[in-house]
Amino acid sequence: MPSGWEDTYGFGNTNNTEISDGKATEWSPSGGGFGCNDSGSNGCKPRQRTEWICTLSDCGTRNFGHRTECFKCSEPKGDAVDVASEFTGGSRTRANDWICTNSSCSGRNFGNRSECFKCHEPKGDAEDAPADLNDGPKPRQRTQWTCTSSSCSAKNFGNRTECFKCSEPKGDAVDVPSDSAGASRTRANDWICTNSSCSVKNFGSRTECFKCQEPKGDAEDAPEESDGPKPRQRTEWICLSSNCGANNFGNRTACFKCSEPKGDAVDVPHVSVGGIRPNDWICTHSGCSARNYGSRTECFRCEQPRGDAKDELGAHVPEDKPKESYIPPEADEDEIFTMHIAAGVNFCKLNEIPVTVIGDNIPQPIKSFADAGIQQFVLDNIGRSGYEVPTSIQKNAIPIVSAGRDLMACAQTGSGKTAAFLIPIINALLSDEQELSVGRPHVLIISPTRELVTQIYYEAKKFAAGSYLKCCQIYGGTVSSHQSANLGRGCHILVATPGRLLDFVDRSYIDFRGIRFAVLDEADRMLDMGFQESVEKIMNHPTMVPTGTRQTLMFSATFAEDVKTLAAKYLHEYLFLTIGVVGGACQDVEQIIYEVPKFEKRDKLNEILNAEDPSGTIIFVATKRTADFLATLLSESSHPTTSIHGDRLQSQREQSLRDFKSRKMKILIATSVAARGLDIPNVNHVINYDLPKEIDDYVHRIGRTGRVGNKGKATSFYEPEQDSQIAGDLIKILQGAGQTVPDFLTHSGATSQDFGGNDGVEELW
Ligand SMILES: Nc1ncnc2c1ncn2[C@@H]1O[C@H](COP(=O)(O)OP(=O)(O)OP(=O)(O)O)[C@@H](O)[C@H]1O
Repeated sequence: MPSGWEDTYGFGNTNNTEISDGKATEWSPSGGGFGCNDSGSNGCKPRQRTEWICTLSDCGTRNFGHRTECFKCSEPKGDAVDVASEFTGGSRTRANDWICTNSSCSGRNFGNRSECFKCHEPKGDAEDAPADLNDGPKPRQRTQWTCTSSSCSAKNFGNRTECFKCSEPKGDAVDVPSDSAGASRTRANDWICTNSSCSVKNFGSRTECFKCQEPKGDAEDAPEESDGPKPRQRTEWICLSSNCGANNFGNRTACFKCSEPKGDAVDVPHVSVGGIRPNDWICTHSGCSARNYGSRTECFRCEQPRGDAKDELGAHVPEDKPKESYIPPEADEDEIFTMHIAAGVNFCKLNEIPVTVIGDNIPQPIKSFADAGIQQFVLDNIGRSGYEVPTSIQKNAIPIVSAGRDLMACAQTGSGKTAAFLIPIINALLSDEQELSVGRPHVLIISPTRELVTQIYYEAKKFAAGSYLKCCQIYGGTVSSHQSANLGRGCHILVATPGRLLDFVDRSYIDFRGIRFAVLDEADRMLDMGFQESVEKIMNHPTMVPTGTRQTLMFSATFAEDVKTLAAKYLHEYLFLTIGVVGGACQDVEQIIYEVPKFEKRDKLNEILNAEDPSGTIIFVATKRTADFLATLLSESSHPTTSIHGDRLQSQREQSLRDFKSRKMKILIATSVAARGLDIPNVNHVINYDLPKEIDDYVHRIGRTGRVGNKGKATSFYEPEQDSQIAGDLIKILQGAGQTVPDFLTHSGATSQDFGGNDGVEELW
């Protein structure tokens, strides 16, 4: 027998089944036993028990008098009044009921509850509901305050110190009588977060935004009684590009969105939400691009260091920009042997390209690596690298270098020039062991970019693997003490960028007394403006072994005539080796040129990227700013994109290359810093969003695809106003590689006779 039931008559009742609705048959002490609630002809007695009505307005269920809580909704009986069982019911209010003051709840609660049974809002100062109130929430008779966070605005009890919903402190939000409709209110010192993607209202005492953690900075107070952020009292101008029309901050000189110059756009006073503070900077970490307040040293969102991110308004970061202490990770030996591009279908065709060698006593080319008198374990390393037969440049350059000759060599991009000088050098060092003194490398290889230094360094380690030869790399953007410590452990082969190298020479960490081989990779670039002075200093350094005693080797895919003349002074009785045409583009690269006006480039790019899987696409642009802009834009679309340019931290540059190589990022946006030498597998497509100014740059850029016999594709946007000076050279390059010359180029007024960027090509074609 259930508890609460009494078997007065000793029937041992088992039929007094659960009363599901408070009306079923039950035992009645006064009614003389069990009965039913049918008072009709069958003789059942009317209900004579006490009962109470659940006072929860949504429930109202009738309960036995002895129940302490409602059998249906579990609301405590509280002081619901017992009534005779013939009471026909009706919703009743208990004397101490209170109505939840959370306006989106308003549940009726029993008086002894301290928080709402429904939404857990504290009772606070909710007043008792009137005893005769049946349904509906009791009018609020308390004080309350409205959360001043504009994205919240919840009503709060007067005694709360912070918003029950968003935890924003009450601050000086004003208590108002509870019958207020509760509009959003502004506290006297509220400020609006100036991060334009946030813009929430913050209490005046906060030093950073409660929502996005952006520092208050110089955010202004929000106007009182205003719901939204304070109107901006700045001037601004509208981008005149019809495709854009973005609002720009008054002191911008170019549109933040499409880079269109401000031109004669007129400054107008403007009221808008959000906005750009004068010292804001945009995070350059790919995939983030959050706007940050100027005083931050790292991005509030992704926590990447600010690095050398420029001020959003175009002002440059002061000179004391943060530097990073970056030590590049070192790849292990197994990994090094995976770092190459597998030969493609047209590999054999590379051998059909005509070879020219100018000079005296030309050594015979080799037919195979085994022909070259190379030591077995170097041969093993060559095999382990996946090389079966030498490429044309290797067939010709290896015997020249092995014969002790100086060499200027020109062969198309991706034809294996690196191995063409490294293999004979390593073989020579191993064949004629000389004592190694610390800080006196035997081989110096200089290259224009940091990433290329690393690439050559690993190639050298690869062919020297298993030998006693030590390879080192030094380049900027990294911790120099780490590099000098490596040098201190001995160095046969040193690969370096000129700047860091000279720094080490100045500090007497290095001298050139031991140099047997000096190599300029991308030699025409090294002898061009920017590097020329440094190369001069290195080659003419008092400790440098003189021309004729050392061996000097220069390699590139392009050699302008004036560079050839300049180079000659560092060479001794050299041979000039050419595979194919000096400065010619790789024939395995399909070249497509579209005429695209400046403001249609973005649409054209989207069209191309959406037409097929863009995995393995490098997009070259003219400026670092465009690189950041495009990387941000594409990252926001469905294409994971990263970028590499000179304003990024070295760690970021290398990470972006790793991400691109591993396919974590499908697209790499790059300035010309990545135009030369980089050997990245599976680059399917190179897009020149902006054409370079020099045709040689074009040749190197498109040479990132279609390497070592693989097919590649290069698409370029030709912008008539900008690119007319390259048109003639472009026609020549297209013709030389058997590509279609588009009509607009032919009609641009340029002819292949205008080919001015590379006299050497003119001469040999
Ligand atoms: N004999 C060979 N057989 C197969 N693959 C080779 C051979 N020689 C070089 N390679 C591979 O070809 C790719 C291109 O070589 P490398 O980077 O030396 O070209 P490059 O001529 O220096 O190009 P760039 O002008 O762009 O600097 C590399 O992945 C390299 O490992």
